[in-house]
Amino acid sequence: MTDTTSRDGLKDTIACQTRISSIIDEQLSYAGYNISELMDNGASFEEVIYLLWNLHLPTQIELNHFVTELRNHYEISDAVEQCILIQSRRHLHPMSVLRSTVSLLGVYNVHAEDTSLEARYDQSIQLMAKMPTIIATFARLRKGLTPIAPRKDLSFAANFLYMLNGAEPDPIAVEALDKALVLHADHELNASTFAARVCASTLSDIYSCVTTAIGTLKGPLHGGANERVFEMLCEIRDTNAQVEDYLQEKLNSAEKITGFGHRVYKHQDPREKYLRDMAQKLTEGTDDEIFFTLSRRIEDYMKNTKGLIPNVDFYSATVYHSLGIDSDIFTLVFAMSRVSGWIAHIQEQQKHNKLIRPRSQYTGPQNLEYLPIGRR
Ligand SMILES: CC(=O)SCCNC(=O)CCNC(=O)[C@H](O)C(C)(C)COP(=O)(O)OP(=O)(O)OC[C@H]1O[C@@H](n2cnc3c(N)ncnc32)[C@H](O)[C@@H]1OP(=O)(O)O
Ligand SMILES: O=C([O-])CC(=O)C(=O)O
Repeated sequence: MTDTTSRDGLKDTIACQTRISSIIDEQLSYAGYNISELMDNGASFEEVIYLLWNLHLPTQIELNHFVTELRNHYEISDAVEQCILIQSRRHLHPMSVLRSTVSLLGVYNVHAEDTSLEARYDQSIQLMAKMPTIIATFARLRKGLTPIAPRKDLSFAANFLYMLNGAEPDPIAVEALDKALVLHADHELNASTFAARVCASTLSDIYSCVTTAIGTLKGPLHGGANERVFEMLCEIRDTNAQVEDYLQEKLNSAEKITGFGHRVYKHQDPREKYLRDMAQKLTEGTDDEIFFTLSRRIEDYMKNTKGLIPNVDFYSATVYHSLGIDSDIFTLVFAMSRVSGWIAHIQEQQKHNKLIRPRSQYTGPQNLEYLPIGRR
């Protein structure tokens, strides 16, 4: 047996082979396309989903067909909407609502247990297409607002903003969200994707795998960090704290500063510069500019004192806020993008499957004597 326990948290351990995405020399690529190549040439989120699922970019005909398929599945059933309504009245974190509702999609899909290739593709399209509708429906219902039906004439990003706000989306906001979705779509073997692959390796169904992944993304050390970043920005703004004093106090008490540090990137997260630029453009001259200004100061301090870099969750918080998204919905928007990567990984895992079942090193006592209950 190879002992990897010295490498805490499976750090630097290769746990699977993939053709979906890679991080090589701190450069992120999707199926061989560097993220900057996709971003700088304006690849749409729909093209990126297609790329992750097919490992090649679509032709115009393929993209048109794919986009139509997605749009045909934007709607959720009345039964699912009812379940969201019930959950919106309870004090649940929105990620818990998303997790349970995705699970419910499986309950209401009569073909959920069908593992044929066609059924799996249909399940994938349905899951992908319905995530924004679930999120926007929940976000409105919990405020006592009527859900807005999706519009098939709108892109994935535009339709989400439309369903969320009930107004024709601003093209600048649509472009920003589309880019943020592209940047979050996949990321090699991050914790939620690994969790999805472990579940997939038991040959479980796609709803179970995605539910597993959502539960894993929710944690504050992973996707849940973006919400905490915004809480920190608000706390600094509202208490008029000096950024440097605020951070140093936390660091002195060995607290982690959310939005900083990364298991793989040590010099720069290649997605961060795009999100930083977006945050700057979206907030310039608005009341939200303070969040960008504070973020820059936090970034400088963390780099200079700890050598820590902002991760994808740091500037995305300001981007999402300036798009009118509530902070406890940020991680759901992350999930709405990452589900494209999860699905690609689930399919890849099951295509070349081997049960993922590592070993643990037992560190407790052995050969203990069983004492009858009265003698313990
Ligand atoms: C989409 C994503 O999942 S991106 C990550 C989102 N998560 C966060 O932003 C939460 C804050 N960050 C962290 O907790 C960590 O950086 C993680 C979990 C992301 C990565 O953790 P690891 O790879 O285990 O890094 P590790 O903990 O070994 O860090 C190395 C050193 O940097 C320190 N460090 C790492 N991140 C931070 C941070 N955010 N604030 C303060 N110190 C930090 C650690 O304390 C450690 O210091 P030490 O060597 O003196 O003990
Ligand atoms: O890869 C990771 O560990 C976390 C991350 O940045 C992501 O999931 O996008």
